[in-house]
Amino acid sequence: MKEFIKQLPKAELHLHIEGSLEPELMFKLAKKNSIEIPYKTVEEVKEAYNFTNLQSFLDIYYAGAKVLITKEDFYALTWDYILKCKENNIIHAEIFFDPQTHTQRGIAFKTVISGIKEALVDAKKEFGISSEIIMCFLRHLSEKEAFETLEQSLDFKEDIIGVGLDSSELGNPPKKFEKVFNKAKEYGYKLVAHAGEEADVSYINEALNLLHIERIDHGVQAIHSETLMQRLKEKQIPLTVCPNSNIELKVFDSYKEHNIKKLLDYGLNITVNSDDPAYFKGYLNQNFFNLIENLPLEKKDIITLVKNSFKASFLSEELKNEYLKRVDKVVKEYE
Ligand SMILES: Nc1ncnc2[nH]cnc12
Ligand SMILES: [Zn+2]
Repeated sequence: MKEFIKQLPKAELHLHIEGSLEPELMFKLAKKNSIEIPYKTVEEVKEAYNFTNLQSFLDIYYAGAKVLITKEDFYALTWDYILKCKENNIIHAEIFFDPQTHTQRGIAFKTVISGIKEALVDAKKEFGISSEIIMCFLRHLSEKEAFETLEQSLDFKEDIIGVGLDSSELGNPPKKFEKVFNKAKEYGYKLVAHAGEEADVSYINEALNLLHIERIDHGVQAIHSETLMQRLKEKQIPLTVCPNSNIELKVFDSYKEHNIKKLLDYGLNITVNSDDPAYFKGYLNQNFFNLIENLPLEKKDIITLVKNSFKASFLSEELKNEYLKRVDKVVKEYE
């Protein structure tokens, strides 16, 4: 099954580019940019990646992002992820970035987006990997700051397909950003949001009812509401589930207790994603491997999850069909 997973072409829809910053690149950029980091060795960094919840991760993740200064740094970060896409057979990626993590430190929006975009253009040229960029608002910051970020993004609108919402979920409900998301919709952005990662189903309901999102990032807490589960099933609203992340951030105690198989069996539109792979012990294939080693997922489930990744993407119907045919071709080879 592992070989089958490796060979299947996949899309990744929930990946924070800042979360793909490997310790090696962190050290290299820290040295180049004369930024102090609180670690002496790569081993020390890895030891620090021992999280108790989302916030304990975010504190370290934002500290790590401080080494990113120039356009070339953002290019290098993104290019390293593209090389992982190649390794993991990811042929389409919809990538999150957090502009405020950088603009708050005095790095220009343009520096960030142009470094990321150039790497993605090269990824298409060199490897045929397609991609989209989604900009996330940091929900621990104010509505006003989100509005400012939304306005800044307009100069780069042709490079940004949508907006999302991430960072500290508890205490920062979706309704805080209702007006921002309504404005983003007016501007023509697609809408997604992290909801129901740590917080309860009310956050998912709010994200759907007030923010009008098209895709839910995480959403694993939906299982606690039969009404919501019915709605997600009927409307086939996609959930971008991140198994490694959920285990590392103690959303579930172990892979055996992860609810992804239950969500899938209920008929929800579930996808598998890596979230912040440099911090959560592995890229996309490793997420699938951890699942099959611990849950009774069958080959047909893997095929469904992988096909969902394309169906739930923001690709055109034509491209979705083209990519799905590529999946079917590999499936046939393994029959
Ligand atoms: N899993 C996650 N949840 C919320 N914000 C994030 N930013 C990066 N990863 C995140
Ligand atoms: Zn995330």
